[in-house]
Amino acid sequence: MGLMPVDDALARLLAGAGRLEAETLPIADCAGRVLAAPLAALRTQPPFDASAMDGYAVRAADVASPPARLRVIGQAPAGEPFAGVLGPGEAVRIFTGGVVPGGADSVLIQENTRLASDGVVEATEAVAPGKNIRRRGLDFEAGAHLLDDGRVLDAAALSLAASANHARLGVVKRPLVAILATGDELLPPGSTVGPGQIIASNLYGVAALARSAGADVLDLGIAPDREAAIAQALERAIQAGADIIVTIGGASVGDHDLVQKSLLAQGASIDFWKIAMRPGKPLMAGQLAGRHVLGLPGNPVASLICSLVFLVPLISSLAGRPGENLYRDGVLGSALPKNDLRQDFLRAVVREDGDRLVASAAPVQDSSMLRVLAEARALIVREPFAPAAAAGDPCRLLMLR
Ligand SMILES: Nc1nc2c(c(=O)[nH]1)N[C@H]1C(S)=C(S)[C@@H](COP(=O)(O)OP(=O)(O)OC[C@H]3O[C@@H](n4cnc5c(N)ncnc54)[C@H](O)[C@@H]3O)O[C@H]1N2
Ligand code: MOO
Repeated sequence: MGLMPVDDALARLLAGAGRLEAETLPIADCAGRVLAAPLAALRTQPPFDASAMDGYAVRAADVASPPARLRVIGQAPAGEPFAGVLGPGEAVRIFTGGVVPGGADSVLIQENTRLASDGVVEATEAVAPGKNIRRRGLDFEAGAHLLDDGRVLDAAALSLAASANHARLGVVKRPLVAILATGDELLPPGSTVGPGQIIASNLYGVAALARSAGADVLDLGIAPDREAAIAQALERAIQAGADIIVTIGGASVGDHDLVQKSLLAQGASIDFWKIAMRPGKPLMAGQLAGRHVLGLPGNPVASLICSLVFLVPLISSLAGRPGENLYRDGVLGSALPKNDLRQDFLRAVVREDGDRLVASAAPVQDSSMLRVLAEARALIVREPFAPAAAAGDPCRLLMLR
C-alpha cells in the first residue's frame, strides 16, 4: 500500500466527522461549550428606563439655569421603583440601576448637586435631556437574535445568555475520547521498571491535547500485546459511549503490532493506514461500531504530533468549534537537506528576530525523543520532496507554544 499524503488523510478523516448531537445543560455548566442553535432573548434588557448614575431624577428644563432648587419627593434605589410621578420643580433621589420615575427626563449626577436643606437639593449644573438614562431595551429587546448557532460560549456570550433569562442552553455534546496504550513493555509512571520495560508516557500528552481541544477523556490504561486484552478495552470504550477511540502503539508491521488485527476482529473498517508523514507513518484511521478510531504510532513524538495534526481537528469537527490555526510563516535558522516522500515535522527551537520567527531544527529528530519535543517551540513543516534549503529561506511553522 502506498503512503497517503497528510492533507488527503486529514480530509478523509474530517469528511466523516460532522458535529455531534445537542444536549441541554444548566447554564452554569456551559462555559466553553458550543451553542447548538441560535439564541434569542427571552426578555428585554434593561426592562425599564434605568439610571446609569447615582444622583437625582429631574426634568432637564428645571435645571437649565443653575443654580436651581428642587424638592426631593422620594427615592428610587435599584430594585425599588418610586411609585409617583415627578412634577415641575421636583426631584427623586435615584441610584445606579434604579427605575427612572415618570415625569423625569434625565439624571443629574450627585456631584453636580448640593443638599440645600432638608428635602431640598440644589442643582449646580444643567443636564441635557436624556442624560444618564439607559433606555428600556438599550441592550436587547425580547425576541431579538443574540447569538449564532456554533458560537463558543465565552465569558461574554455566557453572561449575555444568562441576562436574556436562559437557565439552560442547548449545546453541542462534548466528544468523548477513549485512549488506550498498548504494549507489554509499558508501565505507568512511578513504577519499578524491570528489564526491557519503559514508562508509558504519551497517553498523558494525548489526553492533554484532547482536553484542550474540547473533549472529555476516558483513560483505558495500558493493554498488553494480546488481542483479547485489546478487544476488551475496545469494548469498554464502546460501552462508555466514546466518540473517538484512540489507540497508541502496535500500529506498525511487527509480530506484536496487534491493534489493527484486534480492530478488524471486532468488525472495524479501516479507512487508511500509513501516511507520508515523519514522524507518524503508521497512522491508521477507521470506524468501529459507529465510532471514529485513530490508531497512533507508539513512538511518543509520533503519537503527539499525529494527535496535534489529526486528533485535534477531529475533535474540533465533532465539537462544532473552529480549530485554531497554529501555522505561522517563519525563516530557517539553519540549512536543511532535501526531503524524501514523507512530509516532515521537524522539532525546532525558535527565536524572534524583530517580527520574524527564526526556526532551527534540532540536529537529532528520532521520534522517541520527548525532551527535544518539550524544548521545541515549533515544528518546521517540510513538504514531500522539498529541495535543500539554506538558513534564511522561508519555512512554514506549526507552533507548539
Ligand atoms: N519494519 C518496520 N518497522 C517499523 C516501521 C516500518 O515502517 N517498518 N515504522 C516505524 C515507525 S515510523 C514507527 S512510528 C513505529 C511505530 O510502531 P507502533 O505503532 O507499532 O509502535 P510500537 O512498536 O508499539 O512502539 C514503538 C516504540 O514506542 C514505544 N511506545 C509505545 N507505546 C508507548 C507509550 N504509550 N509510551 C511510551 N512509549 C511507547 C515502544 O516501546 C517502542 O519503543 O514503528 C517503526 N517500526
Ligand atoms: O513515525 Mo515513526 O516515528 O516515523 O518514526
